[in-house]
Amino acid sequence: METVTAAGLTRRFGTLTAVQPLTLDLPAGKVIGLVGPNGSGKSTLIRMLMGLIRPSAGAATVLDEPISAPERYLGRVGALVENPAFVPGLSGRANLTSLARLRGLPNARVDAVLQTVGLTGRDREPVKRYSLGMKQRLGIAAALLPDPALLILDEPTNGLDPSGIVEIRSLLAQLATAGRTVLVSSHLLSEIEAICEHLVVIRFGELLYSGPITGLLSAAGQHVDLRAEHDADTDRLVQAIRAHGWQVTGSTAGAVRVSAGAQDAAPINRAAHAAGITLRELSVAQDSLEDVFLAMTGDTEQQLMAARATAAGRGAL
Ligand SMILES: Nc1ncnc2c1ncn2[C@@H]1O[C@H](COP(=O)(O)OP(=O)(O)OP(=O)(O)O)[C@@H](O)[C@H]1O
Repeated sequence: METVTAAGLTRRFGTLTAVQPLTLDLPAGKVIGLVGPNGSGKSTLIRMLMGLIRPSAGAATVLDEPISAPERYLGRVGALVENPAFVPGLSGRANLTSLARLRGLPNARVDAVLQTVGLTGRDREPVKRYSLGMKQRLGIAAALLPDPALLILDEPTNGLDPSGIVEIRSLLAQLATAGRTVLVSSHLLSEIEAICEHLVVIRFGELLYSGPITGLLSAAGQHVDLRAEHDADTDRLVQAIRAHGWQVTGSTAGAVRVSAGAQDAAPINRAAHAAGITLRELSVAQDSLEDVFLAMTGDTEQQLMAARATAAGRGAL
């Protein structure tokens, strides 16, 4: 069963195409990561799925209903899309209770969601005394009130400190139980890759990948990281490596990353030596998913952003 389907779903803002024609199916009952750098169209996609904005073209369904009729499915969707507005002077519990009452939900849901997000015990304190992480958990609690089949969280870790990120991450991993689908967006893959079974990757409105995370991992190879004794030798090291037919996938002052495996380590060392460069570091590592994406785009994120800014300046998007 699919939770979300999209066919040619597109959204333009003036000359900018924030979401390019997008076709995908998102499976039910999984944690799905929606990943892309800032400005990639994640929020725009989520807002279309929530019926907050209309697509410029194409169609989509959420929980088997068309997004042109959001009233048919929004009762079964919980969302944390913008910073939730809580009354700061009221306790977390009082805020949730009034939200539950507004939506005609039984009070028992308040206890259930407080328990789920781990706020029981702090629930009678005013929200203004909550940390950012606690406020975010309260926002997730509010989204969980209707016991939704689909929970949508737009950048739930944004602005949190590392311990807050860990808290939210472990909470998210528990939320896809009981058949619920969780769609969580982030501009940082590393933040959510551990908890997602399915990944949707968009970059500047374009879908790069939608499928099981395992599919991407199996495409991941190895790389060799090198560091020259002297930073000034970096360019020469890159040339020497390329001259032997290896692909250099990244280089900064002093450090060079080569797409190669363990069997290449000694030959790479010899190639550097032959070019008169002593290495002070040489290590073989498994590609991360981030490496796989960079290989997919063939560009760094900064290069892509610069290209987009230039194109936007020309009004070409
Ligand atoms: N209402 C709007 N009017 C004009 N342009 C918009 C509007 N909303 C979004 N955009 C533009 O659409 C593009 C995609 O924005 P969107 O917020 O969907 O990206 P995002 O991936 O969610 O990024 P972020 O994490 O920064 O929110 C951006 O270039 C943004 O400036």
